[in-house]
Amino acid sequence: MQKLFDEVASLDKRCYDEFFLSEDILMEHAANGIAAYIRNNFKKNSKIVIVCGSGNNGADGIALSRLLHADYDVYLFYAKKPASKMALLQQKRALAIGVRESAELESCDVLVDAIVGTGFSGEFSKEIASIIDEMNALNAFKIACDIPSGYRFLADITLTMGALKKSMFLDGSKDALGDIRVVDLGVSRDIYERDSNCKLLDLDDLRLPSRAKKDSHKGSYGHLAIASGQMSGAGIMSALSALRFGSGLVTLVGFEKIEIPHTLMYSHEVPQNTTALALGMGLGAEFSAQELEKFLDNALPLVADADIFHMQAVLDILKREDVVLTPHAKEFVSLLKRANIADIAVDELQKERFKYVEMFCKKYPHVTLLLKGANVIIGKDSECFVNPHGTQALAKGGSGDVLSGLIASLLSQGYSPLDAAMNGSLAHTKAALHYSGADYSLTPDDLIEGICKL
Ligand SMILES: NC(=O)C1=CN([C@@H]2O[C@H](COP(=O)(O)OP(=O)(O)OC[C@H]3O[C@@H](n4cnc5c(N)ncnc54)[C@H](O)[C@@H]3O)[C@@H](O)[C@H]2O)[C@@H](O)CC1
Ligand SMILES: Nc1ncnc2c1ncn2[C@@H]1O[C@H](COP(=O)(O)OP(=O)(O)O)[C@@H](O)[C@H]1O
Ligand SMILES: [K+]
Repeated sequence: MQKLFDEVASLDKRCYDEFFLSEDILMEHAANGIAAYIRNNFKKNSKIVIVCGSGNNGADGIALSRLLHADYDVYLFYAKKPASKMALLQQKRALAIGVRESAELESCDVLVDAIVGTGFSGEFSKEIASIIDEMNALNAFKIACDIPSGYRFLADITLTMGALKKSMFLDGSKDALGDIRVVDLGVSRDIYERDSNCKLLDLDDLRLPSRAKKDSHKGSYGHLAIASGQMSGAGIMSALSALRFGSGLVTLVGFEKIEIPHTLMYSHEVPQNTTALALGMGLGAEFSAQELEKFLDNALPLVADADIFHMQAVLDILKREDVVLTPHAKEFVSLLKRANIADIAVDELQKERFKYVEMFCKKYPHVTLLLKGANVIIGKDSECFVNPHGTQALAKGGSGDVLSGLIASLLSQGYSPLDAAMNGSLAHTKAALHYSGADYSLTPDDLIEGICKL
């Protein structure tokens, strides 16, 4: 698992204070990292345009021009004139060896975005915004230096300095980054980084349910009870996912007469030997307050999803010990309001997803929260994990029902809530990645099928 950081300025500072490196040395390594990538991937004399801003991100770009100048056809274009001490020094060095500055954005083979990095604040002026849009329209290979400027530049690859930043894993950043590589800044990444309570999940972290024990029976693998709601298809999809992911028995609990697949069971109450519960998917108005109370009158581990976040009953659920909540952005906003944490719009949440997950987990440290989205954030107490492996193929009704079924299945098989959330989410995204059809065509049934071959 790679570490994620809120900011890296303190990591840079540690390099100066504790490792006796200078800003110049760090910057030379930053520029060298990009130069090495270009040398490895583009033949000599290719045309490289580096678009620079006024700060040290721009300075990285200007240093890069110096490193490539002899072997490539390099031009600097300033979106904003050099202003920081390092940018001015790098400009002096570059001009001294004859690097060319261009007054307009020219077509090229490789386009490097060094307008702004971590120092971006506020909004772009119209002029800079239109420069970035023009850059995006160029038919060149696009490299972002450190981070794509304002996440408006759309990179083919982001060569990020020192360590991964949390802002790179906001949903709104996902289209801008392209591939991601970390460039070392004069010390190896292990030394540069400190501990972090936020980590990026690898697909290889997935720990599948074990069926190693021969002397076992269906009761050995848990019994999941799922509240079957008004939109009964949602509960059925969760239930089929759970069965596929290893639960020994899966029962839908409800009050309507509905058609269910023959592999599932149906009951009006939570069966005796139940080991985990799932509630909320397609719930609608199916359960009365008393019926809900009865369903929850136990200490079983629970996955809570969907409609429950709009109901007062969610506050009782927050009191339980072993619980995983799986809201999407809109549901999380409703939960934050009900829990008296914040009254915000979805847009505000999307800009500060990490902050609000942290606020929630601080107030409810015993609860595991999985915030769905293009990048899934899983929070528990002071820890957080990001699953960036989902794709837009998952953007379809029912994908979330499959996810809650997978997590509930692992809970029923004895995983801790945090392990169930992490592994359920990884299995969900891995199943989507393995799907061989077109991305628009993935259905919940395909996802469930995909669980067979993880
Ligand atoms: N500090 C260090 O030791 C290192 C810094 N490095 C580079 O330095 C960058 C950070 O440098 P800075 O802290 O100077 O910040 P940036 O260069 O990312 O951004 C600040 C500059 O951008 C301008 N700016 C901010 N918001 C703007 C907006 N809305 N529109 C237009 N211009 C805007 C500011 O006027 C300022 O000049 C990193 O992203 C990285 O690329 C690397 O060289 C590695 C080492
Ligand atoms: N663009 C996307 N990229 C990655 N994952 C996505 C994307 N869109 C949706 N997902 C995932 O698909 C699931 C959708 O869940 P949800 O919105 O609750 O759907 P539903 O309620 O219809 O089942 C979540 O796990 C979410 O993270
Ligand atoms: K940049």
